[in-house]
Amino acid sequence: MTDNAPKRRLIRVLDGERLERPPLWMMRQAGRYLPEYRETRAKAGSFLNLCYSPDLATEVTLQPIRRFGFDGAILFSDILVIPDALGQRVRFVEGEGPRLDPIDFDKVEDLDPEIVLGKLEPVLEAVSRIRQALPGETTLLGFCGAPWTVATYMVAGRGTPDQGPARRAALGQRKAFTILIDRLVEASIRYLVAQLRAGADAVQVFDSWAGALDEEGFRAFAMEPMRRIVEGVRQQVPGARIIGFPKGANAFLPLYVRETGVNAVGLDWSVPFDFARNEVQKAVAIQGNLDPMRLIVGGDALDRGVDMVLEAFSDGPFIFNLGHGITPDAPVENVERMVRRVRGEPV
Ligand SMILES: Cc1c2[nH]c(c1CCC(=O)O)Cc1[nH]c(c(CCC(=O)O)c1C)Cc1[nH]c(c(CCC(=O)O)c1C)Cc1[nH]c(c(C)c1CCC(=O)O)C2
Repeated sequence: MTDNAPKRRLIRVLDGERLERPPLWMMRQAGRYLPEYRETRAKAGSFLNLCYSPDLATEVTLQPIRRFGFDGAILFSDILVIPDALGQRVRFVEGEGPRLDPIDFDKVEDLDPEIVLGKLEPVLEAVSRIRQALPGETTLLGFCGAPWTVATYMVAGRGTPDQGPARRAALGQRKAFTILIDRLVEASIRYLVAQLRAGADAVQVFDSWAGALDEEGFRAFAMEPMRRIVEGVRQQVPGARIIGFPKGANAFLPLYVRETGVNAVGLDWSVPFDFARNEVQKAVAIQGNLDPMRLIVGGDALDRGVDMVLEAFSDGPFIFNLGHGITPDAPVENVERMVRRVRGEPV
């Protein structure tokens, strides 16, 4: 962007402005609910091959922008490329989700954050290609997983319903687990800085399982690592804009916002509107928080959901989004309906 180009809408909100019509994007906006994604995905072979092919990753990042003109494009990748780049091999099993090599807790000290950028070169190449291909007004968001959420997969070797294996390790093997989190903090800082230098305009850190921790755990393994990531990234990229998404953090949100220094916080749909407006939005921009189920059901349930979110947050800095990722079974027509309603266009 040249110096005299207008500031992008999403960036204005991250800087604390309130816009008449909120900027809009969706978590997991490039994905299986889109026929064009399924087509590119089939060509790629494995899911990680899609993530590591700059051409294909660029193509799927742009697909939802072409269709819906969202204000934000999110880099197409996955939070599990970090363990993969650290040498803990990751596979995605069709219909079952991710599988990781077992982790050896006696060797966590050997995990080397310095090697991740070598392996993630194709992702950084995708970032600069995407930035070049995007319309000037679209914000490019980079991302990574938060250390705690990435650790839940590294420890269990797969997704689990209650993050039991990681919670058990955090309490029972605290020393080794703390080293693992420290290594992930270092790797995340390097990776986010590299994305910002390659052309990302802002970054989001996904802590999808923050809500599984008790207060001590939340402070030690969700909040403090995020504070260090924000500080570490801004040391190298002064003024870097960073969005935190600590899903399930709920009543911890005001503390999280104060302690971490994020520019905005993503809210899931369990956060009450009044609480978020009074305790969170006075300090930082809010992003969220439509229940993705409303996109599946559509009709009146969707319209009411959109209206409630708009009504709740439009008086302050606000980015319209879902409370978590869109699911593969969401009809594209319902996304169109949501987009038109947020923009105040006739349905
Ligand atoms: C926990 C987590 C993961 N990945 C991610 C998270 C944090 C956010 C969240 O909680 O949703 C983040 C993620 N994953 C993906 C993106 C791409 C950008 C976007 O459009 O938002 C982002 C930001 C693509 C993806 N990541 C994955 C897919 C589907 C795989 C495919 O297309 O074959 C996509 C589009 C795979 C994935 N990746 C992960 C799982 C558990 C799975 C399997 C479950 C599933 O299939 O949905 C780990």
